[in-house]
Amino acid sequence: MALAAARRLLLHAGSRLGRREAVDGARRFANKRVLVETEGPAGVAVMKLRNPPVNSLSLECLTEFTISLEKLENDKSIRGVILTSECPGIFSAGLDLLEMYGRNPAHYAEYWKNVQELWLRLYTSNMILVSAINGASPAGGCLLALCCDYRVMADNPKYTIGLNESLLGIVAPFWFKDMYVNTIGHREAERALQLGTLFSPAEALKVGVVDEVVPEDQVHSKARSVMTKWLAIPDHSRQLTKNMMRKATADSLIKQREADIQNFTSFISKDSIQKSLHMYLEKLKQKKG
Ligand SMILES: CCCCC/C=C\C/C=C\CC/C=C/CC(=O)SCCNC(=O)CCNC(=O)[C@H](O)C(C)(C)COP(=O)(O)OP(=O)(O)OC[C@H]1O[C@@H](n2cnc3c(N)ncnc32)[C@H](O)[C@@H]1OP(=O)(O)O
Repeated sequence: MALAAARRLLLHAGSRLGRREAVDGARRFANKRVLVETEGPAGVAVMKLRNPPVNSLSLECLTEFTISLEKLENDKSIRGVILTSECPGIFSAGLDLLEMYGRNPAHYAEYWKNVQELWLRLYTSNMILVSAINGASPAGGCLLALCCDYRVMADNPKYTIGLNESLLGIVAPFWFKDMYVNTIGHREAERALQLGTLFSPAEALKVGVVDEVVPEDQVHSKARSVMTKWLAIPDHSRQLTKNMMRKATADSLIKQREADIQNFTSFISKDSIQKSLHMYLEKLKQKKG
């Protein structure tokens, strides 16, 4: 209930801000953790995640992300979105581990429902989505990129991308797996999921996790030029084609959303899984020295 009220408030506040900040045909609206600007080619919005330090997808961040997407989807003048990050060196650290550790089952269920919601919106969006991956992109960060129609990644070997859940002692749910298989094929996905592989940009390009790798200072301009190419395709034929390619994968979650929430909640609540997450969080802390 509280979340629904927050959502209404944010939608309202966002539209007021959107009007107030209109300058020279460029518009922007912002929630705390997501900034949306319309600039560059007509009909294109740039959506920047800004949840420092690592753009982890906390419940608040997921909610703001979903709302921003909903607003863009409802704006008929917007045909494409470039998804990127405002946090230096990080695209997104994925799902927020603190939402999945040391909480109660009701919280896990609420969190997972919002993860599902964002994924369904992104994956089935009618808009053209291009990701400009300007930093590390593990697990849920990779998931965001995989939802896009085209992925451009910065050529910096420090940045890695992949579904690394198994390294955390957790398991990617079937819909993460399905999208990985759709993108890189069964054999590569099977290997990468079991090993929790985090690919360098060059490896990610080779296996097909990303479509293009460019020098870091060209990620945004390349994403824009890719967008221009995609905008040249009539919306109706592109959208019907996208729907034909993605519907079965989305439907398999839609058919069992409740069961998937139950599975997640009981899995993540297990002592052994909580212990694994604790160890992983400790490892992240120790890394700092
Ligand atoms: C058969 C039964 C099956 C049932 C299955 C049912 C359901 C499925 C069950 C579970 C699936 C759940 C799916 C999860 C997907 C995910 O996304 S999990 C998250 C995975 N993310 C990661 O592994 C990334 C971890 N982070 C990093 O590697 C690094 O932080 C970084 C992103 C590369 C950045 O490095 P950098 O050196 O710049 O920063 P720090 O490491 O110092 O981090 C700064 C600060 O941020 C904290 N932090 C980092 N990542 C996260 C995160 N994902 N969530 C929350 N907090 C994070 C880090 O701990 C530091 O905190 P501080 O010490 O307090 O400053």
